[in-house]
Amino acid sequence: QSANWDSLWLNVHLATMDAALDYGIIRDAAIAVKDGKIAWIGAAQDLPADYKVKVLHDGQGCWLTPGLIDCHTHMVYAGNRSNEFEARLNGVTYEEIARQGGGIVSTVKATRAATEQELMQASLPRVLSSLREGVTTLEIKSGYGLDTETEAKILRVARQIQRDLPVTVTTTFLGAHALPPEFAGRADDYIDEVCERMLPAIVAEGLADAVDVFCEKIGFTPAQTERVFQVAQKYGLPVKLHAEQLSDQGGASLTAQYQGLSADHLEYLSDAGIAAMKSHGTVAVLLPGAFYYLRETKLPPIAALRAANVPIALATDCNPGTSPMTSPLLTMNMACTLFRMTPLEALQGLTVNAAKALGLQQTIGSLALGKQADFALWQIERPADLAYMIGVNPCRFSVYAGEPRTYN
Ligand SMILES: O=C(O)CC[C@@H]1NC(=O)NC1=O
Ligand SMILES: [Fe+3]
Repeated sequence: QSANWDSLWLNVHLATMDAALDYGIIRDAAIAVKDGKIAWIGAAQDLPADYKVKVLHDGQGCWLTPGLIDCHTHMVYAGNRSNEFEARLNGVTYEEIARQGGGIVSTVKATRAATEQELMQASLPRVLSSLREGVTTLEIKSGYGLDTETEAKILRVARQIQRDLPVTVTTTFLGAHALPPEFAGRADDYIDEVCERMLPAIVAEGLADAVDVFCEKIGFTPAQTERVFQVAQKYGLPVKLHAEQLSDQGGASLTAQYQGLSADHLEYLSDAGIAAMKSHGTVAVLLPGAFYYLRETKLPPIAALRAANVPIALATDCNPGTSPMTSPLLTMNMACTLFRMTPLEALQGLTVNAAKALGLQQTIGSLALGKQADFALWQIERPADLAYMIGVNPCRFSVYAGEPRTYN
């Protein structure tokens, strides 16, 4: 029976990302879509002679990659902290800023005060700038509410973004992001609140797809982290972790022990942590934006991660305090310039490995038969251009579930 497709893209070069050691390049290619899924992929000359198709697209010699996946963002929040950025550069210390009510607490105050509509309005410009760079899947964390009502509000807005825009949004509950003022000095009591009231309420409303914790000296201890992981496990939610960002807390090992999807940041990751991640298939998510913005000097152990074959994903960590950036393209450039990753590794980091970090590798992350037809179309000469240029956005448009999308 002859092929009968909804749409067909011709005159494109593909970087399928469907090969471990290469971009999976198919030049002068064709890719067909049926019911939002990839129905045919290959060299145009190999197309079946008798196919039928409703819509034909001319890719005009552009490159087509899997839609980009930003697997670690705090994209939904109110307010901004440019005032602190300016104060720091005028010599005010972090401690002084914290004393004046700055830092995460100031974003929490603004987010608690915002309505859902205001939160959506504040987040849309960040989401749109991400989609304009070919992103088709976003992970969005809570963590700026630190009370049940506001944590739920953030995740409702994240769900609304998926309903309103051509993007898949996976949500992550990060109630254990920081200690709210009303629990100052009472971290264990706050973890009780997170485990006994917040997470159950979030689960009851179906607002979280995963659970995360900020495991750090200035965050929560491994013991407190494990308490949250145990409740996540009770509810059947996968875990991930802000781990080893500023010190080695053994967070990556703990995450691997709970079959965590990913451990993120990892500047201070140990060999034991790498071995644990390797044995449990936990993905390493590197966040060069935070490394750059904090002027961190300790590089994540990239050579050791490579040697252990731990998949390395990349993400923007878009947040108002330590990585106020939305650009996946700049993230790839930073991964190459700061972390000395290759352009191939950088693109794997925002496609196949980012899909793994979200547990979505069966449906997105590479161009392969049966996967969701999420593409990005680039006016470039070769895939390395995506990590090479800073400030140029070569994305012509993205395709979400088979439908071309542009953003005014
Ligand atoms: O400063 C902020 O608003 C968030 C900081 C951010 N959160 C986290 O867990 N690690 C970070 O760098
Ligand atoms: Fe983060």
